[in-house]
Amino acid sequence: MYVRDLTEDDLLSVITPHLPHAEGVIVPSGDDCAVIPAPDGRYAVSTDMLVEGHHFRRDWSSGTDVGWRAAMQNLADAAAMGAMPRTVVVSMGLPGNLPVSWLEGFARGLAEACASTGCGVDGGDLVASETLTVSVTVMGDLERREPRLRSAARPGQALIHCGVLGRGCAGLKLLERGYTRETGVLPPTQTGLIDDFLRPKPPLAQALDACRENRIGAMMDVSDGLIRDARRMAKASNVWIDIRSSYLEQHVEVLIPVARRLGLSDPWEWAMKAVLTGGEDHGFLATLERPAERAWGPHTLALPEGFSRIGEVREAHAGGFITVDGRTVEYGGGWDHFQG
Ligand SMILES: Nc1ncnc2c1ncn2[C@@H]1O[C@H](COP(=O)(O)OP(=O)(O)O)[C@@H](O)[C@H]1O
Ligand SMILES: Cc1ncc(C[n+]2csc(CCOP(=O)(O)OP(=O)(O)O)c2C)c(N)n1
Ligand SMILES: [Mg+2]
Repeated sequence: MYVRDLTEDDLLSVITPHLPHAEGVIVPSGDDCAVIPAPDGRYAVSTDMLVEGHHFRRDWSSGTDVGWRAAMQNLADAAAMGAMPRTVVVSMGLPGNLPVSWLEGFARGLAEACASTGCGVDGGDLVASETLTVSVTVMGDLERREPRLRSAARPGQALIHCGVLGRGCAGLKLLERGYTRETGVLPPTQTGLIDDFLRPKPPLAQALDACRENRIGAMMDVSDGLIRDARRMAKASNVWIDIRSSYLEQHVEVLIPVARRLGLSDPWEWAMKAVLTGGEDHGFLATLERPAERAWGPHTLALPEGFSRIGEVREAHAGGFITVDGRTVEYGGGWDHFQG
């Protein structure tokens, strides 16, 4: 059965039984708006789209994968602000030849990802469209904390990160070369990379716990690649961010067997580049206040659970916002929808 065989109301009745509600929902989905309590008096709001062919391919991703990813990338934006995701609304443009089973899988993936943090799915919209498109908007509860801004990095703070780097990029490369999670050709360490690309797993709870500790300066989620996103933080904060490549080794090492499998001439260089510029990992980049006694060498700085140190924040100087080991990086790096 395909989308074109059902009415909009029929399609909604395929989706809605799977969806969780926000805690304390006042008016659930089904009326002109849902009404949700805002205990803090403020919401952190963010929206992101996924477009078939640009963000996912149906021969690579199941409906459940796309639902999961659509939710997770928004939940990560809320957590990156220090906000607990409370609810999302989901709009979809559906081609008539989309199997209804895909849509039901999508609803399950969405629900699974949201339920992992107790977030509801409390509304949305369905329209017919030539291109399969998904747009998710999240509302996050700041729980009386100050929002964690990109502009709050200060010289002297440590640059820290929680989550994976380069795994999504490596998974994408494997898919592009025709490998899948199922073929049985890849060892589990490498199918794990494909799985991380198809279903990103941002460490939401660790990011939120770090915000509760109150030592975080700036924070953002890394969706377009470490260098590109760190540059956004450096610009917003008017600081120089220096990334130390030796702190990234654990991320680089796991990618080297992939580079070998792909037959690349310099596996280390490719793996490091994937770590520095690969997008869609949805880890959290943050800066950490330096303790008063200045005891903050790599072994003495107490980091929030799950975070590791990857560099430092310095006073801005002309021309250089992002460096790796003190050197400017030649490539811009990172994902851009509008540049090849
Ligand atoms: N069409 C738009 N209208 C208004 N603001 C936008 C639009 N597109 C993006 N923005 C804003 O620009 C900023 C950067 O967007 P983006 O790079 O997509 O952020 P993220 O990586 O967190 O999703 C965000 O604050 C976003 O809300
Ligand atoms: C079919 C396919 N090709 C390429 C990619 C790689 N890709 C698409 S968007 C993107 C970056 C993140 O997406 P964006 O829409 O910029 O998210 P945002 O920064 O707004 O959160 C990457 C690495 C993909 N996910 N799927
Ligand atoms: Mg965006």
